[in-house]
Amino acid sequence: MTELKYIRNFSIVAHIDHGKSTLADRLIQLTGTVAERDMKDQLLDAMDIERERGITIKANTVRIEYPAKDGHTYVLNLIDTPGHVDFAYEVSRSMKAVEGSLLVVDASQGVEAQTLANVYTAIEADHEIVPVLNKVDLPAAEPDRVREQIEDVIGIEAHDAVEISAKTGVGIPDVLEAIVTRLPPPHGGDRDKPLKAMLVDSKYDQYLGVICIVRIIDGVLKKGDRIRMMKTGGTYDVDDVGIYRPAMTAVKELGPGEIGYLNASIKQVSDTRVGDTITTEKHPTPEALPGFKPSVPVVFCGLFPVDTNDFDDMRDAIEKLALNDASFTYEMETSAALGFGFRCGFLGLLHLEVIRDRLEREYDIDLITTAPSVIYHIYTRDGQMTELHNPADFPDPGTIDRVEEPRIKATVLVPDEYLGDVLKLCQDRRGIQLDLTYAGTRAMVVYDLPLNEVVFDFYDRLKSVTKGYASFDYQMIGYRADKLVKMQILVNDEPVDALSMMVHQDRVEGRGRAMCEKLKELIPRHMFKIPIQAAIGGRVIARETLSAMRKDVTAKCYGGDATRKKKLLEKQKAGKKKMRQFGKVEIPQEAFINALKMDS
Ligand SMILES: Nc1nc2c(ncn2[C@@H]2O[C@H](COP(=O)(O)OP(=O)(O)OP(=O)(O)O)[C@@H](O)[C@H]2O)c(=O)[nH]1
Repeated sequence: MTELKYIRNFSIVAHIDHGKSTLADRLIQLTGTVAERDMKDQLLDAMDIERERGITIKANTVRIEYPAKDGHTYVLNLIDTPGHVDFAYEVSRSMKAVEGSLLVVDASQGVEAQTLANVYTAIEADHEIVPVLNKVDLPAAEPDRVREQIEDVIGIEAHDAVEISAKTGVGIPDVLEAIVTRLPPPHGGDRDKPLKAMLVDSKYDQYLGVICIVRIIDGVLKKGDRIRMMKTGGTYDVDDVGIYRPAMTAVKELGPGEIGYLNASIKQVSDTRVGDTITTEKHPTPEALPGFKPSVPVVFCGLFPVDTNDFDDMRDAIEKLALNDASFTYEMETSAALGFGFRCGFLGLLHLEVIRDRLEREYDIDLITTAPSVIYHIYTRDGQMTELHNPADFPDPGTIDRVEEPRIKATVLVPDEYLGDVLKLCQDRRGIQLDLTYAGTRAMVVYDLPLNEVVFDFYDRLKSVTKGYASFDYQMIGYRADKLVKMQILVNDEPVDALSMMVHQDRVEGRGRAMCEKLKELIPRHMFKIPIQAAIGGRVIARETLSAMRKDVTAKCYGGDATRKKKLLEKQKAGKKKMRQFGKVEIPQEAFINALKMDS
């Protein structure tokens, strides 16, 4: 039990890649929280995929002990937050559990779109903020310019920003000292009051069941307590309480201001509502904390096993993943072309990719991903509204009054030499410009864009037209009606539902032609001619023909070498596994996603 004045709870906010995880590693290392030999890079990024992609997905927490210059040892609780836009909800969630933030800005890059988005979330949560300029070891670092930029663009004091290199370790002791001297201790907190704790996050552990990360506001949480979740009403006996250092370490109790975990044999993550208030059955607190907004999926797609025999394994895998990730939704779906699969909802495209990768990699299932789609609101002439999650279910156009689509407010920060390309990209995606301002040589553009035009490949395009210099952030702003129709793709005269998509009426021809041309490249030749068509209702708007060819990979083996021939045939068979049969045509898995990537 630590006195409140010796506790500091904080998070690190940054744009992606500005060095948040590396800084967290250094703080842990310098305070000897982990023995030197156990130190791996990016300790907090536990999952393999996080490690490989270098991104942080799940918020994590760690407790550090720091003997400060004033002679006292402080307990520092760090909540690590994800940096990517899809996971913005997690950022705002964990912010509410701490009192301060380190704002990390890469001194060679400066302020980016997510720097702004994340620091505003911190400001909204009433955080004290310490700016940290990272990567000062790089020759391109310009700490003075970035300091000015922080003041101009964000509007916070930055003259005493700490200059560091999380890579070499320079300046890390100054960061620790700044945490202690410039961030406030937990506000209030009374040990003698009934337990009031915030459920900050929860995750599923194969052996322990659900683990809850909690921040104690008042009272004390101990092993053996019978707790109640005030919103869901569930009651549980606490088996264990502890802290992450970063390994799980049991402690006798958690007191006011402290952050740690509890384990109470809770079966599913969905039984724990993040933002819920935890209290005890015996002496409940009279008032709950204001809860957090639940996260809602915004992008949907179908996931089907390439091999229909994998369906049961896939269901198991999806159920397990959902246990661990309450923001991911799924329901069973059947498709004439693809058989049994699932319609899944995600927070964004990155979230979709992460889940798909995990299914393929951790559970070894080859998947077909259908066109990602947003949720459309379909108003029929009789005044009813239905949500359309899957373009394949689009109703008879004769019954429809109007179709509304979700729109976003997108903020892009970009060096002004690329501004023209960014404006063109946003314009091509049916964007409406809302604002354009300059901060030094960087422009900040704000657009109102249809989410549908962003889900496929907007980030990729933005990165490529700006050579990686643009940054991007968005928020949903609501629904608006537009002229939207369903475009179908027919391969060898068979409609392929998985390639159906919603398109703006003014763009159907261009989009249809591009799809047919792409598919012509992506579908291998067969022994017969294959027409590829795009159609709206019964009207064909574009058509390509894939000419016939006999594909015989063994032809070049001059007959003699039998092992080589066998190897080639095996290779061809393996290649086939990733294909699906549509009527008489085999379509490779990549075609489903690649066909949807647009060139502008
Ligand atoms: N030269 C230099 N590189 C650094 C420094 N700090 C971090 N990096 C590198 O910058 C890259 C991004 O660092 P991360 O710590 O993964 O960035 P992050 O902000 O945690 O990224 P997410 O977790 O994906 O949000 C990595 O390749 C680091 O090695 C630094 O001080 N100097």
